[in-house]
Amino acid sequence: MSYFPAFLKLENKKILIVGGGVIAYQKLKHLLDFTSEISVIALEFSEDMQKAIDDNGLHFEKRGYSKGDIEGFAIVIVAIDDIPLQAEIFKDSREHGSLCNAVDSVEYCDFIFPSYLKNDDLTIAISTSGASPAVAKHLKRYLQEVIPSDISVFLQEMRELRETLPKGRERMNMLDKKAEEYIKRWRRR
Ligand SMILES: C[C@@]1(CC(=O)O)c2cc3[nH]c(cc4nc(cc5[nH]c(cc(n2)[C@H]1CCC(=O)O)[C@@](C)(CC(=O)O)[C@@H]5CCC(=O)O)C(CC(=O)O)=C4CCC(=O)O)c(CCC(=O)O)c3CC(=O)O
Ligand SMILES: NC(=O)C1=CN([C@@H]2O[C@H](COP(=O)(O)OP(=O)(O)OC[C@H]3O[C@@H](n4cnc5c(N)ncnc54)[C@H](O)[C@@H]3O)[C@@H](O)[C@H]2O)C=CC1
Repeated sequence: MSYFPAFLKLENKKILIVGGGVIAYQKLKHLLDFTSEISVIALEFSEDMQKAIDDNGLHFEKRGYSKGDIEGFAIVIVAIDDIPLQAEIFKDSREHGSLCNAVDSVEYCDFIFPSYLKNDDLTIAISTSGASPAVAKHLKRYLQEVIPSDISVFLQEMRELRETLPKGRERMNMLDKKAEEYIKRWRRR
């Protein structure tokens, strides 16, 4: 099964993370690059997790998950080591129309976390459709090395051109040519 790649706007979308261990922290760190509308429920929180919660002023509750906790959350991340409870939370997410990501079970995922790199306006996300998260991570590291660090400056220049020049064929051709030349210069470096 492959997944449709899309970039979600998280504004006004509340996210619930269930779990406070190693993997919950990994997912939280990634989410914090994009939003802080995040609440966390877990029986126990690791030190890293508690620090990230405090540093970002996130709402948290130290207790077990109970049915209905999902209400009002657009997205739920299930990062617990309890497979039957993962299935239950997935079922709750069907009732509440929330998108579910269960870190242990692809069958309970409406979406999966990609490996990604972010450099201002540039975001590159990589998925292996669950085949090998390790390959996704190492491919990202390789891309981090080969993508020029000045790409965000070039993107800013392109954004300004798009905002100042009138729409139309002439602008389209000019922007396309500039983009093509930038990539060619990079490949010659
Ligand atoms: C399906 C998915 C669901 C989801 O989590 O959304 C999922 C599931 C599982 N991961 C497992 C293992 C590992 N995951 C990582 C790392 C990452 N995992 C991420 C995503 C995803 N992991 C989604 C698919 C993404 C895709 O491939 O398209 C990344 C990319 C993004 C992120 O986590 O934010 C992040 C790299 C971040 C970065 O640095 O860029 C490593 C390596 C490491 O930790 O260094 C290992 C060990 C090596 C290995 O197994 O490959 C296990 C087995 C657990 C076990 O064996 O007990 C399961 C469950 C299963 O497969 O059943
Ligand atoms: N998707 C991924 O990238 C990966 C997923 N995993 C899987 O992720 C799962 C979690 O792993 P870790 O974070 O390392 O485990 P962990 O033991 O560090 O954390 C588990 C967390 O779940 C919480 N929890 C357990 N039952 C709960 C309940 N009823 N209500 C609320 N919270 C509850 C615990 O308090 C703890 O905070 C494991 O099953 C593991 O196989 C592991 C590696 C990578």
